[in-house]
Amino acid sequence: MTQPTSPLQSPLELVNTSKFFKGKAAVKNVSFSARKGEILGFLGPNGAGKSTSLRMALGVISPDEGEALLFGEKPNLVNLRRVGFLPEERGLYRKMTARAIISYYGRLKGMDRKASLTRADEMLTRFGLGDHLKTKISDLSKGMAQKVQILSTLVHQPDLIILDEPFSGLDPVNQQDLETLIREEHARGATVIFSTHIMEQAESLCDRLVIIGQGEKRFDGTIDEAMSLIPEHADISTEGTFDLKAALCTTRFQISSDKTDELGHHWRIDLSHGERAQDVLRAAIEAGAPITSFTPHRAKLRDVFVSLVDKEELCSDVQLADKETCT
Ligand SMILES: Nc1ncnc2c1ncn2[C@@H]1O[C@H](COP(=O)(O)OP(=O)(O)OP(=O)(O)O)[C@@H](O)[C@H]1O
Repeated sequence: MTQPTSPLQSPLELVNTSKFFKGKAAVKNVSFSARKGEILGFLGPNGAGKSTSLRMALGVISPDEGEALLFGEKPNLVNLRRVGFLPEERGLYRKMTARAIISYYGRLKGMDRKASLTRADEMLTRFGLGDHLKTKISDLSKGMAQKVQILSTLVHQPDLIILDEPFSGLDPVNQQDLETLIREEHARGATVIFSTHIMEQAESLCDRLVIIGQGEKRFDGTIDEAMSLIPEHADISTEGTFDLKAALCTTRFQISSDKTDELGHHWRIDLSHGERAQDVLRAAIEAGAPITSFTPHRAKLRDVFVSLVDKEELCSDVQLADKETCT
């Protein structure tokens, strides 16, 4: 079902979109686009406007301002066939069997019955539900039913996959299965966008992130760019009476704190944006420091997320060129 598109055409684009409910903005002037073939994480705290943004992107609701484009056009019956969407609200026909429901979704997206059933059986078997091809949804566990719903989203091998909170409700084994599934879809050439509160999944899966808070975009960039918003620090321990502070005084690195115990002298160096802990290590070695241990501390995505969404007055569109003004 993969259809040719211009390499430059974004599968999904929100342009200055806003949505108001009862006069209150759920999404405020948000713009972002997914690049063809990437895995894009869409992060934000509860109520930030993620589902509203995704619903606008798919034409489920209309933006009050701005526009949403799918493969360069407003959502329509043709381009929506190229999309697989897992909504946040789960729901399947409880009396249908797992294979029948996946096949049904496939046929809604233009597959013929035989092909959709074959694909349903393959997918269910591949993802651990081979013993439940003919089990009714009502007789599956909640997590199993969620897996069936995720597979229903993917049955027609869509060009664009949008998963709203796909990991919630899955146990760690099934989360791992879903990660594998997302990677396989990505390898097939699909563009994947998923929202999540689970930072580890975003960190391990995504090429890029869009983070929103209080309906506004707070960040749009790669994982590395996100990590660089919070500076690293390094801990170095030295033996004897070596004075690392004095040794580094001619370099750009400053000792932030130090202490001595029976194991030696321990130094902490806070780094500026863009400086890497490895560079401090190199400088310390060049200064002849008798190093007994070196520990680089890189920010976790969780720290970056909290720092971005916690700030009341954070600039609404963190451009990486001027990120220092936003941290
Ligand atoms: N149909 C609606 N009617 C009224 N308010 C709504 C509606 N849909 C969303 N909202 C409000 O819009 C805001 C954003 O909601 P949205 O569901 O987009 O957030 P979210 O980021 O997906 O949150 P969560 O992570 O909790 O699912 C919330 O304040 C919510 O109450």
